[in-house]
Amino acid sequence: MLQAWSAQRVRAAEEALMGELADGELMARAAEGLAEVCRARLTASGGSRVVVLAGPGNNGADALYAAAHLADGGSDCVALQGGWPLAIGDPESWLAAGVRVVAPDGDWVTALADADLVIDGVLGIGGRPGLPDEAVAWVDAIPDSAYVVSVDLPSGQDPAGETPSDTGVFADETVTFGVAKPVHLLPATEPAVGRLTVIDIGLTVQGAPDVERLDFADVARLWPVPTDTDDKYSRGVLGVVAGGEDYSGAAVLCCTAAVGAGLGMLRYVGTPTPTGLVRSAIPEAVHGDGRVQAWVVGPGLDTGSRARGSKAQLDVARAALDSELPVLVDAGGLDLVAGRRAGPTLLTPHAGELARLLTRLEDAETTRPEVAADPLGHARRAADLTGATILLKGATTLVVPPTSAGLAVRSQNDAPPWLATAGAGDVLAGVCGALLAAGLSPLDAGSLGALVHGVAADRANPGGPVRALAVAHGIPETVAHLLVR
Ligand SMILES: NC(=O)C1=CN([C@@H]2O[C@H](COP(=O)(O)OP(=O)(O)OC[C@H]3O[C@@H](n4cnc5c(N)ncnc54)[C@H](OP(=O)(O)O)[C@@H]3O)[C@@H](O)[C@H]2O)[C@@H](O)CC1
Ligand SMILES: Nc1ncnc2c1ncn2[C@@H]1O[C@H](COP(=O)(O)OP(=O)(O)O)[C@@H](O)[C@H]1O
Ligand SMILES: [K+]
Repeated sequence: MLQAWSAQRVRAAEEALMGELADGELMARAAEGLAEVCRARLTASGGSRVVVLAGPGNNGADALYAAAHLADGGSDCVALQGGWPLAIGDPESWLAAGVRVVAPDGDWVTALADADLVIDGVLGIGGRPGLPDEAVAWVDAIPDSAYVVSVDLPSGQDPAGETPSDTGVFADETVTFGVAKPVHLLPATEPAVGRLTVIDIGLTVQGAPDVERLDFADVARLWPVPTDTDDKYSRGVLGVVAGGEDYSGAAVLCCTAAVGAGLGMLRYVGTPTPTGLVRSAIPEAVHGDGRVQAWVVGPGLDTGSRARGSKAQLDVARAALDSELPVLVDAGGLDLVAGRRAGPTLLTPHAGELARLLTRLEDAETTRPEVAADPLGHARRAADLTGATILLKGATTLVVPPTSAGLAVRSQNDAPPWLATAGAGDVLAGVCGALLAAGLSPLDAGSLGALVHGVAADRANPGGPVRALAVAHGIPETVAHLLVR
């Protein structure tokens, strides 16, 4: 599991560690690790010209010390200086190693145009939103051919990872120190991070992390694997209330994924058309209301429908929400969420559905762009309003428990962009629902489900287009693959 701590908590840990070490030792470790990564990338590309974007703080000093190592090793290193002194650390040592400093009025344009590798040391965890003017011009002038390594985080991006910025650096790789920070894992800023490399500098942070990301080893740790003593009921029965006369296919996608994830048994509750489809696609499904360990309510559900069978289906959906059982609520089912319910609850909106849910619950408009501008803040607001865990779907999927639970937010980024296709959400609901039925918490079910769903999308057709049904069919093989790794 990859874990991230806030900048504030990293600083506290850093100060404690610095108290035990010689002056400058921590920065020296960071710079050595950074230089090692840059050296490897230069060797791989055959390049040798390095340009440092040197900011006013310790982030700039890290980059300059790393450049001194690279210059020692024979690279051609140039540091661009803005309208601030390069006073942190020991400037004489960089100059002695052969790092050439280009002043703000010097020819930094040519230096950048020739760069094979750019080290972005403008701002780190001490950065306020936005870049200094000089740095805006530098970033605009970075050639596409240069490999951009950001020090600690892409400068100009929000260290807390809450709000996106178009003007910050978008790195090919980010080299961070000790532990990851929220900026590296959260959806608003992760697209700017590129490949993430964490350098060990001997730093550990006490207490629960702020953000976590499950990896493949966590699948083996958390996935409900049946044993000899299990039977279909002990493994978990999932009830699915999904599909209507308009979106009938959602029921097939959700149920296919749910049985593929390894359920003891599936119960399906639908209107006539999707019921017929489920009968032929999933002969193992049992039809109608009955005893279950968890419910999925909502994929393809039309709560306003007057079609035959709709009222009876809606009655089961409402009874599920009124029960104390674990419930996953998706798509149309979100319109039935009225506030807190008694049992464990996982809501799985995309950004538009989250905006609609908040608008209804708060009786004040929230728009989809507002959710996109602060995904974590809005997911957290919905979690605190409903007491539910919110799984906010997207390229990076967030799973956010209510603040009162005191748990880390999970953030998964396992899917190829090809997964942005109709019906993919119905498949996710089926996988997560199966995990709820097996007894996992909404946080584990949501994050583990998102991981497996994303990997299944990739494995269904690596590097190419996928359709939702192929992802659903690929779930059993993906689970087996992840369990035997
Ligand atoms: N944590 C660790 O374990 C380790 C941390 N290390 C390194 O330390 C880095 C943090 O260093 P840091 O505290 O000096 O902050 P950093 O981001 O360099 O910038 C602060 C300076 O920038 C300025 N400034 C800020 N925003 C601005 C803006 N928008 N536009 C213009 N100016 C702006 C700000 O000005 P002021 O606020 O004073 O006005 C101040 O002068 C960290 O990211 C990592 O690289 C490693 O060396 C060792 C291990
Ligand atoms: N750019 C993207 N990259 C990777 N996965 C994505 C991207 N956009 C969306 N997804 C994933 O695709 C699925 C889409 O779900 P959803 O929007 O509910 O679709 P539908 O309602 O049609 O089933 C979610 O799991 C989401 O996380
Ligand atoms: K940086």
